[in-house]
Amino acid sequence: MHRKPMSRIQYDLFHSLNYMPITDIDGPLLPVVHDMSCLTNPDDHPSKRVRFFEAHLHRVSTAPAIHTVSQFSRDEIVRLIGVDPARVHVIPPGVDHQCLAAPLAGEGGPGHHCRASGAAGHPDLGVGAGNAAAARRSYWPSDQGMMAAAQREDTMAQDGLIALIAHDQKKPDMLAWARRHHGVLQRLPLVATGTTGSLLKADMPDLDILLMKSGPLGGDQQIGALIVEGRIALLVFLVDPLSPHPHDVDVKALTRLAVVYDVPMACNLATADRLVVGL
Ligand SMILES: O=C(CO)COP(=O)(O)O
Repeated sequence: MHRKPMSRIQYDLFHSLNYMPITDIDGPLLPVVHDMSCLTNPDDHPSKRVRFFEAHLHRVSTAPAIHTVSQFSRDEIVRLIGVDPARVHVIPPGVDHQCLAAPLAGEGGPGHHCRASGAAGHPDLGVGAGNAAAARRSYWPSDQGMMAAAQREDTMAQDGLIALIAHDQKKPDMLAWARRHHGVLQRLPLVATGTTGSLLKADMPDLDILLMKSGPLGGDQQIGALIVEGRIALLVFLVDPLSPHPHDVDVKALTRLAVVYDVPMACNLATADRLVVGL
């Protein structure tokens, strides 16, 4: 049977199934994204799939609408890609009504998986968003990847500050980076050294930034102390390697603590762009 290549067909709307945004079609795309596990749990997938997913993410983020299958996935899509929640539509897949009727937590059996995809905050299931992490834990008791993701989220919920610091020559880069990832940053608690934070706040007043002292007056050390207390989820420190700094010892102390406490740390834009995807 002869089939016309998809790219040559004129579509009014292309409803792309199962993560597969066809890149060379004309017309609007409605991608279906079941979950974001390629980003949250890349180790659970073949690397080829992860690379494919990352390479096509921009087609998803720029689509006029996104179809997903559960409130949990919708929250992840909004959080990770930073799209307007109004563009992400939950259409649950077919679910056996017996699954919905069964008790929620702790048991396996036939309803186990189909309830799992909708359980996190789905109103029909009576599970509030606040219980989402606990619900996920009870649904995938043997899935270490999911457990780790749920634990990471719990930690983020407790505090999970994103620390932002830029040396003077790098402040324009920091502003450009924050504008680029504004959708993600506006949902997260931020902390910044004095001047970096003030500039960010002036440019994007909706950001929730805890301001420390200016770097040379001890701001780096204050952020170092937050690392020691386990309150920093990510450190973005855009370092200027070409200028001398009077407080160089503080800078070294801060980066050392990030290493000691295994805090994800980006010292340049390329790394910062990649790490923000995991937030
Ligand atoms: O000097 C800095 C980091 O070492 C940055 O501090 P400011 O954001 O206060 O300029």
